[in-house]
Amino acid sequence: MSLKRLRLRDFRCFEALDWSPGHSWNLISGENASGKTSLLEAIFFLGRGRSFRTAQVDRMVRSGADCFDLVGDIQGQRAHRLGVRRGRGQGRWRLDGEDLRRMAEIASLFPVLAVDTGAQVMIEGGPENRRRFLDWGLFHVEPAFLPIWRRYRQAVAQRNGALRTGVDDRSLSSWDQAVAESGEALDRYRREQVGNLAGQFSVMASAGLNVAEVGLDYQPGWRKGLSLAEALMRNREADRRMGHTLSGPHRAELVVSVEGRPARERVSRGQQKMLAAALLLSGAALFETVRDRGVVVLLDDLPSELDRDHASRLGELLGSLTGQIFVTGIEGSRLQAFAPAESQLFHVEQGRLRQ
Ligand SMILES: Nc1ncnc2c1ncn2[C@@H]1O[C@H](COP(=O)(O)OP(=O)(O)OP(=O)(O)O)[C@@H](O)[C@H]1O
Repeated sequence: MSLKRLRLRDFRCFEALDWSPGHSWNLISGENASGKTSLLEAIFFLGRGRSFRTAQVDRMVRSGADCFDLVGDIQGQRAHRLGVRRGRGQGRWRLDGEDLRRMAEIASLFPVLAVDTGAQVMIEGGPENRRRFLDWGLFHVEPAFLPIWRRYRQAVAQRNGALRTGVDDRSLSSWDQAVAESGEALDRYRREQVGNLAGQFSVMASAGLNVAEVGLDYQPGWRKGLSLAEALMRNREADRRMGHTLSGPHRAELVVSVEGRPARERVSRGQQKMLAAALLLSGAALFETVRDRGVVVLLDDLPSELDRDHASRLGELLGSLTGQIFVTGIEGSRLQAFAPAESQLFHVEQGRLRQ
């Protein structure tokens, strides 16, 4: 899987750009505010339909313009042209010349992972970051996962609505059943995913941090020893008081530990970044094993925040993957020291790119 050509119009500081990156490592150097992160953001947006740094689409539209256009030529088992126009009142996705309705179709064509400057939220941030990561992996490796995830989300929303209108216990039971059935199925997928990730994560994280014991543990989001149906039944009164469902996979947690203690209590900021990168890259490695193709990995300004030793360890972890890689940094020489010799080097200056 690789991005062969990327065209941008009115995206952030780029008025127009036509870029053909290399199929393996791409190093993008440039001073502060030159547009490095914006390039990665554009690639991420094509794969995920959202940015990794803002929820507001308007912020990505170049000042003074009404909308932005992104067009990506991607090469997987087949070649595809993916296009999006977003902005004031505009929202249109195209795949090979046809209009597209569902983002899920695109996401499965162009899998992309970002290790951005805020990546340590994967370790120090709330559990929703880690749940989202688990679900991203499942979405790509397990075709039955997305319908179950949607069914569960809908069942919880409906049960929450019922709780707020004060329905009686009998009526609530039918919502309990819908939540429990889809929730237990979701839980089984997530446990299996954590089991599959754990080995690779432990190898990558131990190598990245040079520590012996790194663990990954899944807590399902309801009390141990109970089925989800039992937990929902027992918590009804609390749920009614709060007006929403307090048990279920939407409350699950993925605990990352180092030498037996939760990572966020145990490691430094730089180490948190390494752990976050190892977690994300273990997801990419699992994807490669199951789908037999690579993930596009975006690494924003990370080497500059790590010392030489940690940066070279991270380079080795990335080198174990087969997908296309984009790394940004201020100094080209530092990037080149971190990456293989055959990498392609690009330089950005005020919204312009040169090789
Ligand atoms: N909607 C927009 N319209 C025009 N310019 C924008 C828009 N959004 C951001 N910019 C500008 O684009 C420039 C590039 O920002 P970007 O974050 O990509 O830089 P960067 O090279 O990653 O910088 P750093 O090294 O400091 O992280 C900045 O000057 C920013 O102010």
